[in-house]
Amino acid sequence: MAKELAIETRGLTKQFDRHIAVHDLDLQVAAGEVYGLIGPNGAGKTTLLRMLATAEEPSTGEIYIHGERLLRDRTNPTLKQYIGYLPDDFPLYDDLTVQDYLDYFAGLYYLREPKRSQRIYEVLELVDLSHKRHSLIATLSRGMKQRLSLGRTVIHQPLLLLLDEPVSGLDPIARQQFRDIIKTLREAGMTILISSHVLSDLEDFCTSIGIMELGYLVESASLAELYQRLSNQQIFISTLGSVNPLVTHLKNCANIEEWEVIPGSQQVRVQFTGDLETQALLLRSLIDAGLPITQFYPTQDNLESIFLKLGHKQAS
Ligand SMILES: Nc1ncnc2c1ncn2[C@@H]1O[C@H](COP(=O)(O)OP(=O)(O)OP(=O)(O)O)[C@@H](O)[C@H]1O
Repeated sequence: MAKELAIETRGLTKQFDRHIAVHDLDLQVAAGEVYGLIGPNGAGKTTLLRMLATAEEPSTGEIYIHGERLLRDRTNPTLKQYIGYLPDDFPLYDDLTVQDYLDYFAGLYYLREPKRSQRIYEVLELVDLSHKRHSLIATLSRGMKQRLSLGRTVIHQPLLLLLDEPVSGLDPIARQQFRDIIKTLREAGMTILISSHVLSDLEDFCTSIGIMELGYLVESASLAELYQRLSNQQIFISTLGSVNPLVTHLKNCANIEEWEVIPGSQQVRVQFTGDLETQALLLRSLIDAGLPITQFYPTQDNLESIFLKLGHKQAS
């Protein structure tokens, strides 16, 4: 059975004066997906997210959230409760404490006691800021502020999270913490649409990827499908002694397109087209042939290489 769509847009278009920022966009994101939106600066990602968050009125087209038409006026307040939106500039109130800030937003979403305190406690735990609950926001690091903003965005337990470049400007440790939170939210079943230029992060937690260019959605597929369609798989195999017996054996193996002996080493780089099971069979055949294998190391193209191959220039 097809999965329920958390987001569906039909012919979604946004025009600013004579410039079309988002062009006739049909997007489908299934419930429970983490969908990474990438594309060069000015491709229309922020405009799309803003329309999904009802911060921007579409020029034409329709948006459906869990099958229900999303309108910018006051007609569907319950539907808007389903959505959590973290804009790229994530404004914070520096003179509030972390606890008071979350409490303020809990109030805006009509959370009442005792649920309100319970939810603030859960969110502080989730974003690892329990120890900072009484600190002024002004005293937090950028990574902490970013996690607090994410906490504020999920305070009302939305079904759909819209994140606009949430890791920009964060150091590797702060990004790792952020990735861990996203994975926790994914495991809890939240649907997440996230725009980012950091492809290695998206690769880590996304289930699907969409590429925007000049307002168009030019690619939309599951990460697994993208890898299958576009990723080269290589295996580095090392042996003791001469590589010649290894090369002779490889010539008779299936799913091997090319091989190359790495100069000055006892290692062969193999271009491999099989799946994981055939990879295991290859390793078994090397061992059964009595070859003294010391290393069997499969690698595949990462998201960055795939997109460069597609001709999409991503800044990482
Ligand atoms: N309020 C506005 N008025 C006029 N033009 C706008 C407005 N907002 C966005 N644009 C234009 O729409 C296009 C898409 O911008 P948008 O911010 O959506 O791109 P983006 O993909 O999010 O870029 P980035 O990766 O730099 O954040 C750009 O050409 C931008 O200048």
